[in-house]
Amino acid sequence: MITFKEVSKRYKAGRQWVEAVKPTSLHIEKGQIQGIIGFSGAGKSTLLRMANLLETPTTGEVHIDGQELTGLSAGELREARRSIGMIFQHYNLLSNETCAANVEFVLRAAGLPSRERKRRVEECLEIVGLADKAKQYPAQLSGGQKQRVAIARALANDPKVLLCDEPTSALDPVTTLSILEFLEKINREFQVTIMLVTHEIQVAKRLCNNIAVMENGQITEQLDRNLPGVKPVTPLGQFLFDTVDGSSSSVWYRGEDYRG
Ligand SMILES: Nc1ncnc2c1ncn2[C@@H]1O[C@H](COP(=O)(O)OP(=O)(O)OP(=O)(O)O)[C@@H](O)[C@H]1O
Repeated sequence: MITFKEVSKRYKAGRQWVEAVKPTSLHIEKGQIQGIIGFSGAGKSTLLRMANLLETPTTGEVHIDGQELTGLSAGELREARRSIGMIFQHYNLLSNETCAANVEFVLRAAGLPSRERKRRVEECLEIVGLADKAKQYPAQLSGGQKQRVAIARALANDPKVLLCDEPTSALDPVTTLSILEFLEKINREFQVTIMLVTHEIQVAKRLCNNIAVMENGQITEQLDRNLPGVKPVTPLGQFLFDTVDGSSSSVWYRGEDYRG
């Protein structure tokens, strides 16, 4: 569903070049929840933002559902982006618009007629349990509620893919759990493929089927919940398995002890 083929990103910072992402390949199957974890500056957000070309790769190709985004014209890319929702750490809602108007905004941009827009806004706010907040403004909501509005907005165009950039990093643990439950529900009920960047190991572990560890602009390790007996090699990969419940290998490696 999402394929990065040897993508890289270089930025000019003053006189120097920063290699935010070195040539990197990653394939995410339809219906997966793919986590990207790593320390600050590892290149996680840059890789994620290349999935919908918010960042244009310096080299390489990005394919979504068989379509090469990197080869599209501006108009074709706009169209393709409708099937790619995105949510951010700080929600990115329009503060002077109501929750309903925030969701309607993307439907208007997609050219949906008024009556259908209203129906879809109601549907999406219903999915995230905020139908009663339609007329409220973001400032009147809690952080978790704001993120749920952002999820409703990301779902409005019925996306195949949802990109999540640190979606719970500004939230307390209980609210985090509720947002993760919504993301799980969206993945399960609407078969939306999710790519999620986080530095919160518990979040990756709770939600993801696959986790890629990034360091220094490269994927150094890929861990798969369904592949038993694979021993994590990077310190971060090992940490992922050693934290949270103390005996967590079985959570990922069903019945197999990766320590051997
Ligand atoms: N627009 C930019 N111009 C210059 N350098 C950039 C730009 N965006 C990112 N970088 C650099 O690229 C590297 C990777 O950044 P990126 O934000 O992708 O990392 P990250 O793993 O998501 O980090 P964090 O968890 O702190 O958000 C960093 O060294 C960063 O400073």
